[in-house]
Amino acid sequence: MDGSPKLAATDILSLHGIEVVYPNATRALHETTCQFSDGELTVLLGPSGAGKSTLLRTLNMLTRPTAGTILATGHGALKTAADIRAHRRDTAMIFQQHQLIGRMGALRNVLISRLGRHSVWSSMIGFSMAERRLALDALDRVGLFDKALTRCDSLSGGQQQRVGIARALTQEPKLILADEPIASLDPASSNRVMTILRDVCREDRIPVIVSLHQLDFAKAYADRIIGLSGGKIVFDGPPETLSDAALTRIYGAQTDSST
Ligand SMILES: Nc1ncnc2c1ncn2[C@@H]1O[C@H](COP(=O)(O)OP(=O)(O)OP(=O)(O)O)[C@@H](O)[C@H]1O
Repeated sequence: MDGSPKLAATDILSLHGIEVVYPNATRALHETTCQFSDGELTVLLGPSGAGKSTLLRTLNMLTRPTAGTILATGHGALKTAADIRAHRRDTAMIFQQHQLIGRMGALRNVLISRLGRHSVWSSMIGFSMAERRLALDALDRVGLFDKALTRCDSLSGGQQQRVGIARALTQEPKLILADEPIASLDPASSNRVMTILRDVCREDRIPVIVSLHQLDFAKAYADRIIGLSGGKIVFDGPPETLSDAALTRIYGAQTDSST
């Protein structure tokens, strides 16, 4: 038997000894080993600069690790450009600022997620009926079927984030990453977005990994919390085991629930 890391049957993604050192010599992620499984909503929690975005972006290789191995289901160790491309096609990303095209309607924005599955030739022909139906179903799922033809710049922040989720779903992903998806939303919209993400995770059996600043939302929605501090995982467990001592490891001495 060789000693190279293997993906367990229940894991979608597995990190082994991953490190990230940026070109300016900032060590943003120290040697990190962790796994992500089906149907689990994981929240990455930590103060500013802890390494949440770096870890999240490493999961789809938007940031390339400087050491270690990432194994992804169906694609093995992500060593070749083709494997990385295939893994990215299977990984949907939801951003804080939505990254929507404001002058385009919600449906068209959602359909953009299908482009990764088109050849140059087929993208000139346009989207199939099946793809349009998939996009409309996704808009329906996030409660925005009736806004399909509305320009995104006339939707509220919460509605725009839900279009972002519909776009992610239309990609038919095996993994969803969300980088501070509720950072600029009011509490009601934040709850709606987190509820949708949790439902997708459970119903579609997709791992959803979300970076958050809000401890109360993390406790309310996460199945698992990964606490980061100084580029290291200092807590990894279900929210009910997040003790005061663990919070001190994550945030240092001054912790309050709005951190
Ligand atoms: N492109 C980059 N080049 C150099 N250093 C970077 C880069 N991106 C992030 N860093 C540094 O890496 C460390 C981790 O940053 P990261 O953005 O991952 O933290 P974070 O926990 O997501 O922070 P925030 O909550 O403020 O978004 C910080 O010291 C940051 O300054």
